[in-house]
Formats: sequence, structure tokens, C-alpha cells
Amino acid sequence: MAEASTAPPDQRVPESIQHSVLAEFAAGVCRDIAGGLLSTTGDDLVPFLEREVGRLRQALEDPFALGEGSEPRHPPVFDRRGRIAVATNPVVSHRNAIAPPMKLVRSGDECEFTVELPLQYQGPPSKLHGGYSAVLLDEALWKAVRVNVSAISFTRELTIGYERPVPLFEPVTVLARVTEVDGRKTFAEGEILAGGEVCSRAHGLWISPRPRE
Ligand SMILES: CCCCCCCC(=O)SCCNC(=O)CCNC(=O)[C@H](O)C(C)(C)COP(=O)(O)OP(=O)(O)OC[C@H]1O[C@@H](n2cnc3c(N)ncnc32)[C@H](O)[C@@H]1OP(=O)(O)O
Repeated sequence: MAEASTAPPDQRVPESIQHSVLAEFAAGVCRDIAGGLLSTTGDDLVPFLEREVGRLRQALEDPFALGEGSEPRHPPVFDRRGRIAVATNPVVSHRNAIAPPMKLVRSGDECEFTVELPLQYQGPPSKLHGGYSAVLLDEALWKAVRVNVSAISFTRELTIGYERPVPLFEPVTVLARVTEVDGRKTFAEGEILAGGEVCSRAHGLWISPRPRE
């Protein structure tokens, strides 16, 4: 729920750093539970869940155990209209338990991300689900468009080629770059690489919405 505010855009909302760190830690525990529920069975299940709940309980009792001085990656901010904006992005936000999260390591003409996918993204055994490869590439190519074109654009077309399976449980790289800008249309391309080899390629079109009349 958005709350009205007179605070200037991009200023951190009145949520303490410790609470933002706690929220991101809780999202991480949720991710670990999601993966663990798929790899833990039988008699191991209850101790596993107890351990994870215990991590959360300990963090609630002693937030400083999370690391004094640690900074949240995606604290809430005020948007341009003064509303609280939480980083909901399901691919990169540390606050979204569904996000792996994929991390931006280089931004410019080419954007580079790194990500390690756990079991909840599995398609074939120990390999990434193809639909999720498209999710990673959509986000990476959109970011390259966002960094290089001032107007906000949305994915209109996205084509994926699957050349090799993307492995789970190891770091993979996602690269993206703009190839052409033509008015409201921006074309971009990118790849997912594992061990230096291309696994998937993508190209697509991003369009900036027609200005309102
Ligand atoms: C905040 C973001 C977080 C990160 C998100 C990551 C990226 C995403 O996932 S975005 C979400 C998924 N995408 C969407 O929901 C978008 C849905 N589509 C739309 O809203 C609209 O189609 C939109 C806004 C993209 C474009 O709408 P609109 O402005 O009406 O486009 P339209 O006028 O039909 O086309 C614009 C131009 O592109 C051309 N065009 C359309 N498709 C193509 C194509 N496949 N190839 C070449 N040209 C094309 C059209 O001919 C037109 O050309 P011209 O201006 O010369 O007439």
C-alpha cells in the first residue's frame, strides 16, 4: 500500500537500516527454505525447517547478529510522487524472495550480471528451466536498454535460442547490449554463459510508449 509523503524522491524512507537488512535477510531465508523443501525429505525435513525458523528467530531477537554496519542492497525509497516504493523486481531485488537474486556487476554499453540458480529454478535435472532463462535475459536486456536510452521502454518482442543447458548451483554470467535505436524502438541482444560458453542467446525489441496526447 502506497503512503503519501512530502519527502524528496530517492530519499530513504523512515525504515531503519536494520529493518531493511532484516527484510533482505528474511527474503534470503525464504529462498533457502524454498530450495531446501525440494532437497530435504523424510526425517530430515523437520530439523531443516527448525534450523531455518531458528535463523529467523535469532535475527529477530538480535538484529545486530546480522552484521553491524551492513547495508541493505535495496532499501525502500520515495518515488517521484512521494509514495513508498519497495524494490519488487522478481529477478534482481534482494527484498523479493522469488528473485535468485541476479546481481549487476558492470553497467554501460554492455551490462553484465552474475547469478547462481538454486533448485527451485530447475527444469531438466540440475539444469535451469528454459522459461527462467527467458526471465533472466528479459531483465538483462531491459537493463541495457534502460541504461542506454533515456525513455523507459517495455519488452515488445523477445526471442530466445537455447544452445546448451544452463547449469544450476554455479555462477553464470548474463550479458546484454543495445544493438540499434530507432525512434521509440530499441533493439538489444544478450547471452547467458556458463564456464565461458554460451548457453542461451536472446534478441528483442523494447518500445517506449507513445506519449499521451
Ligand atoms: C519497470 C520495469 C521492470 C523490468 C521489466 C523487464 C522488461 C519487461 O518485462 S516489460 C513487461 C513485459 N512487456 C509488456 O508488458 C509490454 C506490453 N506491450 C505494450 O504495452 C505495448 O505494446 C508497448 C508499450 C510496448 C508499445 O505500444 P505502442 O506504443 O502502442 O506500440 P506500437 O505503436 O504498436 O509500435 C511502435 C512502433 O514499433 C513498431 N513495431 C511493433 N512491433 C514491432 C516488431 N516486432 N518489429 C519491428 N517493429 C515493430 C510498430 O510498427 C510501430 O512503428 P511506428 O512508430 O513506425 O508506427
